[in-house]
Amino acid sequence: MNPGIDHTLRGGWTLEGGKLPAHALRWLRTRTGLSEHPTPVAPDSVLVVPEPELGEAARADLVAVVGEEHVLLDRTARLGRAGGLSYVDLLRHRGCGQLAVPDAVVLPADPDEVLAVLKACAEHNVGVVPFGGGTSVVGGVSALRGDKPAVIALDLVRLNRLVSVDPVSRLAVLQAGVRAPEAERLLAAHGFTLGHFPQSFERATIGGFAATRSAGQASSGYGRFEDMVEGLRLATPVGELKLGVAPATAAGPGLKDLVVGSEGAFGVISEVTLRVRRAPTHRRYEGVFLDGWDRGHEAVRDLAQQRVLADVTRLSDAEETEISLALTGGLKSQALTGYLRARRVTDPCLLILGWEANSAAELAARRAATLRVLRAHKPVRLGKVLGEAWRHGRYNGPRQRDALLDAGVCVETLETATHWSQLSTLRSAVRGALLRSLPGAVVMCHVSHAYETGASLYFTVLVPRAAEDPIGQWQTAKSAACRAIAPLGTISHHHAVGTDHAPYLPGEVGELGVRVIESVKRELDPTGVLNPGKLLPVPPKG
Ligand SMILES: Cc1cc2nc3c(=O)[nH]c(=O)nc-3n(C[C@H](O)[C@H](O)[C@H](O)COP(=O)(O)OP(=O)(O)OC[C@H]3O[C@@H](n4cnc5c(N)ncnc54)[C@H](O)[C@@H]3O)c2cc1C
Repeated sequence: MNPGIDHTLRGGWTLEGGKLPAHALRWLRTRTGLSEHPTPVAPDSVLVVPEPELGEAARADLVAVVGEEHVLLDRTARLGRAGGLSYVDLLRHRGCGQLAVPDAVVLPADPDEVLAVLKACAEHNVGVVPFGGGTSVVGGVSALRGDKPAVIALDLVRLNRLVSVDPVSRLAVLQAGVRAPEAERLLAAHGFTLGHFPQSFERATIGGFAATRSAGQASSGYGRFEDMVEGLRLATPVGELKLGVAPATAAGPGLKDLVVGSEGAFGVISEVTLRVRRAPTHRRYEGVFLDGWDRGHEAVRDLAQQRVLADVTRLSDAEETEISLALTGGLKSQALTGYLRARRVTDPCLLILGWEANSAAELAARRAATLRVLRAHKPVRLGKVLGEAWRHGRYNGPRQRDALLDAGVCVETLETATHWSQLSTLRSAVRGALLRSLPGAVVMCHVSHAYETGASLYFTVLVPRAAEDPIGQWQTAKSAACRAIAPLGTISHHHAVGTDHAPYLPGEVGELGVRVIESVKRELDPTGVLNPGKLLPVPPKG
């Protein structure tokens, strides 16, 4: 089994929970009017878990494939795979609203068992939710039944092997259930890294990354996860699809791209062949301040278009800069603000730049190229302190979120991307929609994935949680934000579609685009057992 945080832990990121310093809580109370309203994780015993409805014949066939001990019907196992880790999922595990709990958890050992489980489920008309790290924030692992009498969570935790490494071609084959830290550990033994470091790094899996087109914090240097996928194996109820024989191909349309991002609706990814890089020997992370959002995003555009982006390039708007300094800094942040004012930076936007290289010379050359282009945008460079602080705290977000939830805060994120010419319009539209829905909220934004033609926008919202209907409070705001995004950008740059964004997919790819997706699903999953209600809002007609 994978080491690290127990992947069945729901209701929070870690068992220990997070901690907010007293000055951060004071700041939040002043800024948002937050009062004392703690909501600790409810004990699992108060949660409503219906009796499993998996029929005896289906259970017997699943047991025949994976063994008795790998078909789990007990309450704890099922609750541990009931939903993902969005704010709303966490609230549900804290006793608000209703949980969708799978009827059973099935744990196959290898790609052949995955295939056999899918065949058995199709035969018995049982829904299947592929479950990797369970970190979906868009309802991707919600145990919805659709029109099926029962649904299982197909947990890939036992597919935890590095299958092979080809050091000459720089390729590694990893099973789908390998979690990111374990993947890095296995690859490091061969001198390689994947370079995929999303904020969910500690819990998410290789299969989940591929299924959702994930993007890590160092995507400017290492690329998005889809750029790393050379090939894969997809188990479906009608057989196995094996893709990826060459680094590039003109053999028809890209079937690999149909599988990457298919969110468990076309099949279960059992193995992924990945492009790996030599593990870096030299790193440097720095903090730079730019004056105002416009100057900041123009600087990032310039870096992208002149192809000198640092591997990590992350620009916070003034709100996010102010809040991250206030939540971490105390007195030091006041001194910093004074210094920036003296340097005529009135609206400071923090830009984190991180370079990773295999020699001091390579690092120096790449850093110099980035800083040369940046000079035109009048940066105030503050050296390594803020960059290193960011690097050390890069996985703290989810722990902080636990602490904010405990303190009674509605805290959630959402993301999108668009072309440079629309970026500021989109940012204003989403901010406006969120602030109209949640008056008095703190809405912060950053760019963390930049391309020559555009960039992502990632929003974080903090507001006192509504006591009466906390789920409705967020869902109303999220719908308003999605409606603001739809005409200007993509409904998701990296969190995927799941259930939450499914209603917006036709707006993005058109009715014809949806019919293409439906027809692929019908071919690979003729009885519609795979991940009911995800990606496509309603199952396609037979
Ligand atoms: C705190 C937090 C921070 C996050 N930060 C980032 C980030 O920086 N970048 C980013 O891209 N995402 C981020 N996410 C979203 C999430 O981590 C990603 O979507 C991740 O790729 C999901 O991986 P997982 O293994 O947890 O997949 P799961 O959550 O288990 O599944 C996600 C979807 O993929 C399907 N699926 C899972 N495994 C397979 C498989 N083997 N075959 C077929 N389908 C499968 C599931 O059914 C589901 O629809 C974050 C989430 C959280 C909670």
